[in-house]
Amino acid sequence: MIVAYTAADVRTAEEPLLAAGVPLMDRAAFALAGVVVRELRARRGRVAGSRVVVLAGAGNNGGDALHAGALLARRGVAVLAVATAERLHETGLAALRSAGCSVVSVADGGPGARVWPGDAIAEAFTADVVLDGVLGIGARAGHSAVRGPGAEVLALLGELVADERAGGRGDGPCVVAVDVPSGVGVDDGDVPRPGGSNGSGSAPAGEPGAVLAADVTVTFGAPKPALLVPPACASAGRVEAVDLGLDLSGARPAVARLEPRDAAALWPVPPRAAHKYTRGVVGVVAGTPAYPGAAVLTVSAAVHAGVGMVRYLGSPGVTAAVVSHRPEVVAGDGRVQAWVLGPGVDPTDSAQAERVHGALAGVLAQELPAVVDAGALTLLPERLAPWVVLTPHAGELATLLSARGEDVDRAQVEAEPLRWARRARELTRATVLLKGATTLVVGPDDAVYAQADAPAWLATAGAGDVLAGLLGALLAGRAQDLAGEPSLVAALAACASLVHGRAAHVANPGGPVAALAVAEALPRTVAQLLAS
Ligand SMILES: NC(=O)C1=CN([C@@H]2O[C@H](COP(=O)(O)OP(=O)(O)OC[C@H]3O[C@@H](n4cnc5c(N)ncnc54)[C@H](O)[C@@H]3O)[C@@H](O)[C@H]2O)[C@H](O)CC1
Ligand SMILES: [K+]
Repeated sequence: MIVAYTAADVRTAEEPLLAAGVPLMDRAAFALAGVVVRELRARRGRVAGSRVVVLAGAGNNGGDALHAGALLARRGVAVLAVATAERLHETGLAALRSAGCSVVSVADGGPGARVWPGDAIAEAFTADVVLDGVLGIGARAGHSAVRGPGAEVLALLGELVADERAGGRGDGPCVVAVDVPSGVGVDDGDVPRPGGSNGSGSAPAGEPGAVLAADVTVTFGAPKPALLVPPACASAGRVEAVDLGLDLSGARPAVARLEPRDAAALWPVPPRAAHKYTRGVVGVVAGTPAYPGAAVLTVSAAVHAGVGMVRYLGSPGVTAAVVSHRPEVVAGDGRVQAWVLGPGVDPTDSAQAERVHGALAGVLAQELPAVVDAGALTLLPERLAPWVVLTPHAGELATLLSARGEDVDRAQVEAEPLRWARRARELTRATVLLKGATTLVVGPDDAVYAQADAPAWLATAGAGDVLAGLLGALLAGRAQDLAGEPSLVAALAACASLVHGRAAHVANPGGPVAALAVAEALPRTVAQLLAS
């Protein structure tokens, strides 16, 4: 499991070490320089003779970058530091100068010659590596956007680099972010709005912000939430965490990301004496005559995920389609350990809406875990419970929140997904799984998971139905453990997201996938996870 800690927790953990004189910055800079050396070797086949531009802000983040620059210079790298502030970290600047490096400044009164931002950008764009040390965890929460001359350099260089990457020419620099890409909301993963004066706004998803997207982020002490949470995580590139020896045992992780071995540990593996009822029964209310396919996909995923039994509730026509595709399914009502409600359900179909309401009453009265998706998201009471997992995409979350008095649209959810997923949890008391390229899960006690396991090919019709069926199977399989452990629901939701993403890879590595193929890849995917 990868765990991220807030800026405040990392600072608190640094304090005793700094007070004891532990040279944390030297450790950070040494590790940072090591990553740059590896990148230079891999990309350019050499270290000495390469060119590195260090973008350095006023604080210790700039200090890390300057010290790393000095170490690189001693290995024959031509290092140019570009100051984005009037004053730079004192010992970092001294180290850089004594290693013979040049310093220029885009800030008035800064060290070295004053240069125009355009000249500094040209130097950076033609370098082999750019170190982004403008701003680290020192920005004020909610005001993370870089201010001053550094903002212009990062924004314009960011656009050039993005164009070059999109064109695939491969002649741009490798961008290494120091601790975090400068300007991201360190704790919330927000990305500042381009041109925003104080960083109070966020950039719409997909638009460039004043953030220089990194190829690699070298983060110190522990990963920060922005490196896992969208939209900022899209600017982090590969994340390399450097152990500084911080004791974070007293701090609560702010965000977690499950890895395959965590998913394997969470997966319900039947004991020898298992029978179908001990393995869990999933009840599915999905599909209407207009959307029968959603029902087939949902039950297929539940069956392939390895549940004891699937019960299906729907119209006779859809039931016939379901049973003809999945003969394992039992039609009609009966005792279940978990529900999946909503895929392909048209809320105006009164018979299906009534089944959803009936199931929900049992869910709340008997503490039965449930997945609520798609059409059923508009059929909910005001208050739910943590054992109910809502699985909206951004548009559905905006609708759900708007129905509860929040003034928010889809673009705002995409710009600040963690904030709005948290708000939905507060308002409904349910566990919220917000689907996206990085899926967020917010559960009891504000436990947050961020999973980025799926190929972009998985953005296809029916993929959500498969996730719902898969998660339903997982909840049914672990239903007995959920009673005493409400936080397990969020972990299982994150686990389902991981397995769903991996199943898409397994279904067709590197190429397009159909939702049903993802469901059919679940048995192999789970077997691989359990074997590894
Ligand atoms: N303490 C250590 O030995 C270690 C620190 N590490 C690195 O330090 C940074 C955090 O450093 P800090 O000095 O606290 O903050 P920053 O460098 O991120 O920036 C503060 C600096 O920037 C100015 N500033 C604040 N907000 C803005 C803004 N919105 N725009 C522009 N400039 C801004 C402010 O005036 C300050 O001067 C951490 O990220 C690590 O990289 C290492 O972990 C090693 C140990
Ligand atoms: K940085």
